[in-house]
Amino acid sequence: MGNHLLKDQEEDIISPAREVPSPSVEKNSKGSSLLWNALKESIVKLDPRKMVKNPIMFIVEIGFFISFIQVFLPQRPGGTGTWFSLSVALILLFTVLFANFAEALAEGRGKAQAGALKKSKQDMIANVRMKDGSIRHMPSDKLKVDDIVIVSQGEWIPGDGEVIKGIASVDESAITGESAPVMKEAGGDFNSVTGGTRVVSDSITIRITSNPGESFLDRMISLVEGAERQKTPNEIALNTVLTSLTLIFLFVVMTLPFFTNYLGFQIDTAVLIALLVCLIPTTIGGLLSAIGIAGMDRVTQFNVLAMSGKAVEAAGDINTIILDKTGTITFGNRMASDIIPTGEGEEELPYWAGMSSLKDETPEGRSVLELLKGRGVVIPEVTGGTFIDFKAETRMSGLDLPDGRRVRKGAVDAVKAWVKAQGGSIPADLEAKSTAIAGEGGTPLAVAMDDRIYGLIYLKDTVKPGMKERFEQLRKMGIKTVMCTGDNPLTAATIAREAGVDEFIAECKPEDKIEVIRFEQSQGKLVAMTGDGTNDAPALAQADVGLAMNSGTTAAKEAANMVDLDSDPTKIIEVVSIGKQLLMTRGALTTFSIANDVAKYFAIIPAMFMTAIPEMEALNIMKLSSPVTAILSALIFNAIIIPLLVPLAMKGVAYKPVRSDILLRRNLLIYGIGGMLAPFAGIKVIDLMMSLVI
Ligand SMILES: Nc1ncnc2c1ncn2[C@@H]1O[C@H](COP(=O)(O)OP(=O)(O)OP(=O)(O)O)[C@@H](O)[C@H]1O
Ligand SMILES: [K+]
Ligand SMILES: [Mg+2]
Repeated sequence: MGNHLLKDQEEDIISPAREVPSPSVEKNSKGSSLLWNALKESIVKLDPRKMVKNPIMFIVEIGFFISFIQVFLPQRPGGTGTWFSLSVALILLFTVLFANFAEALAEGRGKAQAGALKKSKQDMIANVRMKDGSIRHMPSDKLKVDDIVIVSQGEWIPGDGEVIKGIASVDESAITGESAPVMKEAGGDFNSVTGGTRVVSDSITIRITSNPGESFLDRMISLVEGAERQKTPNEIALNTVLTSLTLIFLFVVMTLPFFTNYLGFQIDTAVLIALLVCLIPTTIGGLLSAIGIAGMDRVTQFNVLAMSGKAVEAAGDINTIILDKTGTITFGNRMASDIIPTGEGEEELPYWAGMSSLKDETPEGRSVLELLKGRGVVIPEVTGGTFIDFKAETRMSGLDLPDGRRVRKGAVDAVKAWVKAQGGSIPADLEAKSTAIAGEGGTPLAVAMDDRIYGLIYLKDTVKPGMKERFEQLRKMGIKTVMCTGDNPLTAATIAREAGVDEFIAECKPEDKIEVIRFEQSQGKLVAMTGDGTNDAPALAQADVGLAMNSGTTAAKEAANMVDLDSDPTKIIEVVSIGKQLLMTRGALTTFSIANDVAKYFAIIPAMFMTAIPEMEALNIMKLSSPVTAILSALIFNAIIIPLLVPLAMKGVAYKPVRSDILLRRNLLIYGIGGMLAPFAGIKVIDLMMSLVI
């Protein structure tokens, strides 16, 4: 009976009608609800316990409270009066609301996305294989590390894991948004599966690798939701500077009454508050967190998951990028295109080439069998014996036959060393023939049986189109590219030249990549690298920005601080651009904000003193209509500049790949001078409008 219930649920869960939520948020239909939610959020965020985390805006909020209280206090004869205090209070309230709105809007997209992801996390029933071999149905949230589950066609994968048996195509669109199914198979770099994805054909046995609440989907949800968002070191540093500046202004403004009292006139509290708010960097204070959130969000929209804002910022400061050759710079579908005998190997080469690839499940291995099949070569099945998997460390693969004979194919130097170790000799024409292949950018694989080399397999690969232009862009940004490949130096050199990378390292073992990264870091450089294999994991962890492919192994994904859901290694280039744009946006708006405040000073200071010291009129260079309108205009401008800059904060400033010092100069010019001039125009216009009304 109970079992029956489970069965029903199970059918319900795997019904194909279930809508697959896509992580990419629909643009327009959700647009208005995003705005509406942000508006509501900006009021919720007024809670002083929340506001205190943003000291600049907290001071503005306190300013609001004090000036609001002023409204109900007896007014000083000849002072600015009740209406002025009320106006100041209202403008300050809006200033805070605008800042909250900016942050809420930036957070909104992630929240909507998290909502969509949560849908794909709903409870599933897992078919758990017990120790005695029986199958038990269990809710997915009870699964623990090392549980073994079986997932068949049409069923949802109940948790993160590694395929330990079978091969299946899996629809990962719930996570990646990409509808084409991907192959997952036991062994190798494509064995990791993610909970919440669906098996569309065949059946696989999975070993669960994450405990409840710690899955990739869980992490992804809390990331896009911003629950885990921590301020980055850069952001904290900037915040500290801005807060210090604010405290200095607070001190200056609070001591001002002592001087004016001495001079024999009084300034109203509301005026002092207005002055303070105009001077402190409210614009950047209001937009800072929105800029950070939006930067991470841009990365997410690009289908890259950044584990921290720090990773995105680090991407913006990268000096060196380590890329591998096969699959990153080249298409990576390295296909056997020819076999070339060496020495006396003519007759036997096809047979041994086939034998060495019989159980080689890599694309290279399969392509050798394809080539031979096309040429009518028949390779007999072998029972017994030991298959030698390809390993990046040995750079060989092959087969130990039941009769004791051993067949290998692999990188030419590796096979040469293997043959020599058995006392064999190297065919005289091997060198010239492998050099010829490498000179064309191909990869030569030598084929050997015991102590004899029979010839070469020509693996062809092509450089992806547009690589030269991409590397050229990186060079303009001042970023060095280093290609690390397991391939031989000549092939590496040819591909490096064709693709236009700055440097290359050939015959690179996985541990060499770490060395390269450490070396660059020891020179004070920030290094990015992409990878997907378990053997890339240490290097991904060592790099300042490690971008793992979603198709890659769990180890790689856990070591990296970014995961590309589309598994496109060249995306590191865009991630760098987004990081740079984030840093630039923050810099530009900080410059703008501070320049702005300096300009406001000229509007508000003369106005403050004009009533008491008529000679101050000379300083009223902006010819504002009255002291009251001057102060209020400055304050209104100070408030509305925040929402006006929200689009820029969210979208980021325009970015072109040029050297950072040139960019810096240009931005200082635009945002510094722009920031100085904007308030003059803005305040003048608001003052004119007010003088018409009042
Ligand atoms: N299936 C295979 N069997 C035998 N040898 C192989 C096989 N695949 C590759 N090799 C050899 O091992 C070398 C290293 O392979 P590996 O995949 O680690 O590096 P790579 O693909 O050449 O370079 P990259 O690091 O750029 O991906 C290859 O250059 C090739 O000579
Ligand atoms: K300000
Ligand atoms: Mg490789």
